[in-house]
Amino acid sequence: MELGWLLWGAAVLLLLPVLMELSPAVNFALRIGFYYLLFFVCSALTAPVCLLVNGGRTVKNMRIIKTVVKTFKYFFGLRFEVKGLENFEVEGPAIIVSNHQSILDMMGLMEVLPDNCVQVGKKELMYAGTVGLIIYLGGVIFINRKSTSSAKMVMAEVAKTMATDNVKVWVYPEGTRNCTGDLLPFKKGAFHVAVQAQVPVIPVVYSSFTTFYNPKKNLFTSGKIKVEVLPPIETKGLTSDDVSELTDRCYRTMRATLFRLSGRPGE
Ligand SMILES: CCCCCCCC/C=C\CCCCCCCC(=O)SCCNC(=O)CCNC(=O)[C@H](O)C(C)(C)COP(=O)(O)OP(=O)(O)OC[C@H]1O[C@@H](n2cnc3c(N)ncnc32)[C@H](O)[C@@H]1OP(=O)(O)O
Ligand SMILES: CCCCCCCC/C=C\CCCCCCCC(=O)OC[C@@H](O)COP(=O)(O)O
Repeated sequence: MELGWLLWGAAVLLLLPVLMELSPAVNFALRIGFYYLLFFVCSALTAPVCLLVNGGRTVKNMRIIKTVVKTFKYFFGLRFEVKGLENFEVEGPAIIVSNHQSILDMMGLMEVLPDNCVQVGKKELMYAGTVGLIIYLGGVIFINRKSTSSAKMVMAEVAKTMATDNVKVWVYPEGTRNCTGDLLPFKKGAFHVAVQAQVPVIPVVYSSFTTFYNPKKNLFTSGKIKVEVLPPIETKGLTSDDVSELTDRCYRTMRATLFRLSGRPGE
């Protein structure tokens, strides 16, 4: 019996490199599958720690989550080159906005996440198994993208409480993942919240993943991701009439930075 298992194990070990060589699809599936498995298992192991240490749903759990997720990059040969972290050092709350390319963004998010910062996420994530539990414990704000009115209500609540809770709120204004190397048009919710709460908007840009990650081409290799935290954009004195201009200004700045970081000629 043991001999059988031994032979089977040796065969898999010998075959794996061949399989991975032969088929990018296998390589991609193995790496992404391992990423999901890491999320799933680490969430299950970290949730009890969060409950023990912090007792329940609190942004303080993000410190624990961040410590764990920051180790994931080593499994995938990913490196981050970060600039501008000092721009997070604003007095009090702020709205942070960044581009969103893939579920790999969670590593980039945790690489630079400032203290006391929660994220806005689609409510479907609450049901993502153990990951749903851990992000709930971390204080993630869930919105229903399909119902603008309910999403607006949640965001209005955020604008009210972020000052008293002294939390920063991280929003992906594209509203969905987009791995094209460009930016989708920005949703305005993050900017309405910033103006309602009269807090600065801090743009964060991640260079394009297209050189090492493209699900359509089964590409997922190691790579370097440049991250730049841009200077805060003040909203003091702005009103909801200024939101469109604020959104456009932020979009243009982030798009120019994305092209610069990704070595793509600006348009
Ligand atoms: C331990 C190890 C384990 C590992 C596991 C741990 C993992 C890591 C841990 C933890 C991190 C987890 C993090 C998860 C992250 C997930 C990310 C996502 O899920 S991205 C999808 C959700 N995000 C969004 O959708 C963006 C925010 N969206 C918005 O802000 C939208 O604006 C929204 C939903 C509020 C409305 O969207 P609309 O599609 O209706 O489009 P619009 O153009 O923005 O709004 C329509 C009209 O409503 C007004 N409006 C929008 N928001 C408003 C507001 N708040 N107040 C007043 N008016 C508003 C606008 O001005 C516009 O009106 P006019 O065109 O100007 O006339
Ligand atoms: C043996 C493996 C078992 C797996 C069982 C399932 C347990 C769930 C495991 C991993 C879930 C990973 C989700 C982590 C959070 C990812 C955040 C994210 O990037 O979500 C996408 C969202 O921004 C936008 O969604 P769309 O682009 O609009 O769509």
